[in-house]
Amino acid sequence: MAALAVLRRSAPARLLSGTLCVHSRVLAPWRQYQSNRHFSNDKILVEMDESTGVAVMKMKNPPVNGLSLELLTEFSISLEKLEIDRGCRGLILTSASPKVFSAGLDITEMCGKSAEHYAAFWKAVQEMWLKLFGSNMVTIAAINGSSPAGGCLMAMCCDYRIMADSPKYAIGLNETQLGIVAPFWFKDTMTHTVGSRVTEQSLQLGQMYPAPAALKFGLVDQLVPEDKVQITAAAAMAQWLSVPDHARQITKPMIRKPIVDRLVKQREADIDNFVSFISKESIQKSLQAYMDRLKQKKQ
Ligand SMILES: CCCCCCCCC/C=C/C(=O)SCCNC(=O)CCNC(=O)[C@H](O)C(C)(C)COP(=O)(O)OP(=O)(O)OC[C@H]1O[C@@H](n2cnc3c(N)ncnc32)[C@H](O)[C@@H]1OP(=O)(O)O
Repeated sequence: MAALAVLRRSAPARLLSGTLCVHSRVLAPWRQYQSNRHFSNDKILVEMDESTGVAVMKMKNPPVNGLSLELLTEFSISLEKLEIDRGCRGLILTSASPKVFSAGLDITEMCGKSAEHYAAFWKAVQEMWLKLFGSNMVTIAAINGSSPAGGCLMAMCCDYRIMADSPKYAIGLNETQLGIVAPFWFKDTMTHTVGSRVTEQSLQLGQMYPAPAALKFGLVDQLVPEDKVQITAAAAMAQWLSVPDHARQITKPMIRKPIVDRLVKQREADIDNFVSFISKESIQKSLQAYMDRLKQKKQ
């Protein structure tokens, strides 16, 4: 993977750009007004602070940040932009919607659609994972609400997880509860985060963990009051960024590259497997029944 293979943020390059930045601030005060850059698509909002080299990326797909094909595509494009931006060293991933980080994959993308649609959707899910799990940047998840399934996957892809301290908010890979199965790379990501035993049990039961329980076994790293999630993420980021980039960037893929390579080697087969699984009538019925239950919950 390009992001893992190339160490683009070498220390000398960073030092150089830092120096230029300082000089330009002294020589040209107008540049201060440019120290925060924004770019946004329909579903993704990015705020880049050039003085710290940290980008905050907010998912904004109300009401629950379902990971639709559109959101996933915008996510991967935005992440790629940041990845090649030499001024960007860290990414904080969070939600623009209160109470939900992400409800995971948008189930409507997996119901009643064509095989071509399922293949395009799954490719976009893979792409999101490859880019985020394999990112060269420091990645921190600021989990400001519930985070089931694909939402949990995104959080686990990050280097560090800070979650709002409330038993109302839960996180986990609950796929089996929907009658579907977390693919091997979801499983690999969870094993990487919390180890085999917890993963085995969690995946079979499709277990969702309230924030305090998730902290106990390391599914998240830190709990803070809801209104402190962002500021704590910024403080944690400063600590991670105090390590020289080149050393951290050589260390990260030592652990992650073999996991990334497993999917890269069998990407097409994984898409075929998803399409044939999700197209089964019994699976479609399970998903439909789950959506009906979600809607009934309100009545
Ligand atoms: C072999 C291997 C091969 C491969 C096999 C296949 C592998 C697939 C891997 C799948 C990974 C996944 O991520 S599957 C996705 C799993 N996700 C989930 O189970 C999350 C379900 N959602 C929730 O639990 C809750 O909505 C939660 C997120 C906590 C927020 O609760 P709230 O009370 O705030 O909101 P709700 O009232 O429930 O929801 C608001 C509206 O959003 C809808 N909604 C909620 N979640 C949704 C979702 N994920 N997709 C679409 N729509 C969703 C609801 O139906 C409501 O619609 P209206 O009534 O119309 O307003």
